[in-house]
Amino acid sequence: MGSSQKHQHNDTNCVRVHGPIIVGAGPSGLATSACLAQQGVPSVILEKSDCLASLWQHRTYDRLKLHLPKQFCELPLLGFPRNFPKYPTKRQFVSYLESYASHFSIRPRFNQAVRSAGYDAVSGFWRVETLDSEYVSRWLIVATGENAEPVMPDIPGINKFDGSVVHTSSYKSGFEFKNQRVLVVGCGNSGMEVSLDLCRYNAIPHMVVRNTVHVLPREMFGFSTFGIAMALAKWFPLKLVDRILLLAANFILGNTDRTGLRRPKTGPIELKNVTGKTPVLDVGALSLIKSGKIKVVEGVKEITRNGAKFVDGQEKEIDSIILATGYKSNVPTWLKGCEFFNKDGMPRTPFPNGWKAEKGLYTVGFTRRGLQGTASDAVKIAKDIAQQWRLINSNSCNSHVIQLKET
Ligand SMILES: Cc1cc2nc3c(=O)[nH]c(=O)nc-3n(C[C@H](O)[C@H](O)[C@H](O)COP(=O)(O)OP(=O)(O)OC[C@H]3O[C@@H](n4cnc5c(N)ncnc54)[C@H](O)[C@@H]3O)c2cc1C
Ligand SMILES: NC(=O)C1=CN([C@@H]2O[C@H](COP(=O)(O)OP(=O)(O)OC[C@H]3O[C@@H](n4cnc5c(N)ncnc54)[C@H](OP(=O)(O)O)[C@@H]3O)[C@@H](O)[C@H]2O)C=CC1
Ligand SMILES: O=C(O)C(=O)Cc1c[nH]c2ccccc12
Repeated sequence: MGSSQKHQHNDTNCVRVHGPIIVGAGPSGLATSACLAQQGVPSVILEKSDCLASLWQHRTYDRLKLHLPKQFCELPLLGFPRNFPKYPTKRQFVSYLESYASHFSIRPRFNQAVRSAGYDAVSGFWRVETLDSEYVSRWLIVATGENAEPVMPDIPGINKFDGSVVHTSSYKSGFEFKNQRVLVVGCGNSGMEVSLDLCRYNAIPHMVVRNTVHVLPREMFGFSTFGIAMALAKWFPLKLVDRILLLAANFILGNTDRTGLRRPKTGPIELKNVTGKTPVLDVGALSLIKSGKIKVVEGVKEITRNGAKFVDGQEKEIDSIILATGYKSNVPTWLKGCEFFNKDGMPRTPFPNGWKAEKGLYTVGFTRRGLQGTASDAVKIAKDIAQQWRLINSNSCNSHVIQLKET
């Protein structure tokens, strides 16, 4: 979709895009393109991978399900099919995204990794470069996500380790780890769910918990914990919401401190909003921790050829390491000369105002509020650009013939 004009410059295609350029064909890029289309604005999506939602298709494990109920994970304008379960599987989620794209006739340009993008003050346009093309537009929408690259921590000695070391983004199932002692570094949702999956293949996970962590049941008294939190937050201050959640969580799960999972001082929802740290929504790992099948270990001091030394002085032999150490944005690697993003590639302006930068630059999906944040950004961006689009197209009939600077 999207209208564009092509020129050839040496080996580089020069493409003038009428409408915004969107970088990334994940849920955020698709949602924004759909909302723009609904307002009559064409767009071009550049995607580095060979498919849409590559995070979900290529970089998540087989058993993954959404852990928020489906009504909190829908994109704008088109909901999930009625027959989907409350917590759709990743395959169902991907099939939803595929039908979403086809419903709005969204055809991303695949294998177009954006290597650099910058604002050209002379022409007033954004120039976006991929390996073989340069795309030019008045608007640039960053939709590359908070999970663009794996965080690979520099653990002393890890290069000496004889066994395999993988990040959760390349973990598919415990099948390859049958009967192994596995060190799982990290205890966020990925660390917990991978440890759970490993147990199902008779592996012995040792999960590193170096810090505090909030574990909440996915559901309380038949209602999703996230839904309860959202409902309470409409009426009460966050601190009170957190106190209610923790009271119920302690009642349902017991005191998690005893299992080595100490809770942070700040409550789960406040912590998520302030730091972005997601509470663990338990889907079964906690009971395996209690029964000793998942072993909780202290921070790692050093990795040896065949094991790990921990900060409490213990030492353990291990066969493989899985890094469940989270993800980071990649915006600083390709977006040049832009103060709007901090060094971690996140907007400096906090939610709910981080969607709009300056000079036609927008961001979608950097709210640390999952797919709900994506939906909220996408709607606002489309409205904002559509207003400008109508103005430009009603004011001047020659808006499409702006001279591009020769490169
Ligand atoms: C395991 C896991 C489970 C999750 N589960 C949930 C959940 O249940 N509910 C929820 O609300 N959220 C969940 N999230 C949060 C997740 O961030 C969102 O679900 C969603 O994927 C965000 O969409 P996005 O489009 O912003 O980013 P992504 O899905 O990461 O999409 C970004 C796209 O940009 C592309 N890209 C990156 N860099 C470039 C570049 N330089 N040039 C071109 N293209 C590029 C990528 O290939 C990718 O296709 C989960 C995250 C993870 C990791
Ligand atoms: N079913 C679902 O819907 C799932 C959703 N997700 C989502 O995906 C996103 C990413 O989750 P996840 O991959 O778990 O990442 P997170 O960033 O949430 O967690 C990373 C974990 O790694 C730890 N860590 C980082 N570096 C080190 C280190 N050097 N040594 C020891 N521990 C370290 C962190 O500890 P510390 O706190 O001390 O820094 C933290 O426990 C989240 O939003 C999550 O909710 C993930 C899996 C499943
Ligand atoms: O960001 C994520 O990974 C999510 O799963 C979605 C999410 C957004 N806000 C939350 C608060 C508590 C638990 C999960 C989420």
